[in-house]
Amino acid sequence: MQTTFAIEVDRVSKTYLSKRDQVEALNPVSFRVQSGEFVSLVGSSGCGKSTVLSLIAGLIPATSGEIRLWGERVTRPPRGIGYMLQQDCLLDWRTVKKNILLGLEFQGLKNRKTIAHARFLLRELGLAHTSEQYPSQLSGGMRQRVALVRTLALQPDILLLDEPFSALDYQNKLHLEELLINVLKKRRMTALLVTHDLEEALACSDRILIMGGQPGDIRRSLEVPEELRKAKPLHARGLPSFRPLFNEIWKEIEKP
Ligand SMILES: Nc1ncnc2c1ncn2[C@@H]1O[C@H](COP(=O)(O)OP(=O)(O)OP(=O)(O)O)[C@@H](O)[C@H]1O
Repeated sequence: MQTTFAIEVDRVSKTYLSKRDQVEALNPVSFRVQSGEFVSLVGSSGCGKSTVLSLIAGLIPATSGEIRLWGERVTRPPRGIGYMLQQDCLLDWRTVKKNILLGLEFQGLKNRKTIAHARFLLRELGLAHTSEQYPSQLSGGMRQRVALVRTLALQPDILLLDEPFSALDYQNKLHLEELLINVLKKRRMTALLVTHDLEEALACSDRILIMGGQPGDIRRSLEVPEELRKAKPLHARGLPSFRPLFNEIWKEIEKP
């Protein structure tokens, strides 16, 4: 039987064109992500990690090649995708509750059922008491949790995460990593995470794609061993296989 992958990136290249010049951002890259898999994209600055996410989200067109989600070719922003960035992008004049409902309003999905689900997520992520507060009254970690709830309220099948926790302190980062993994596993969601933090990639994902070069391409795909995948992010960092793998990825990224 043929497997339908959640994400298929098939010989995709990207050249950004402007009036004055052109930037070759991606050599043709190909990779696939299985349904329910959590894959991290790591690599040196400028190798095209965010470009890959924008292409998958249908925000920019590929120069060549094809992207398919559940077998369907991406030609514009598809439904069923959640996109979370480093900036929480919360609107300061709306309460937490109203910020969370914003995505549902935009997509015409706001109804009694989806509102109840958003309220459930607020409780699940420990934010119920903040629902009538404004973003300025929250800590950085809480704001990012609100952004996560807003994304999850759309009940996406695929979550695209571009450095979502990079502005957080270590403790908040670990806490959110754990929340995220629990939510993903519970809902069997597929996730693609761009991160500069190799520890985060190793502690959270099932597989790591190492990118490099400019224009960038994929140098290696590395399965995260089961002992790390089963552990909580904090504990994974202390396991015997963690450091050697960290060093191996680091060396690969450092290669010219
Ligand atoms: N809108 C754009 N117009 C022109 N060039 C762009 C645009 N966006 C990205 N680039 C260029 O494409 C290349 C890849 O950028 P991209 O942001 O995808 O890399 P990245 O690996 O995510 O980088 P970082 O880790 O620093 O965030 C870079 O050379 C960048 O300058």
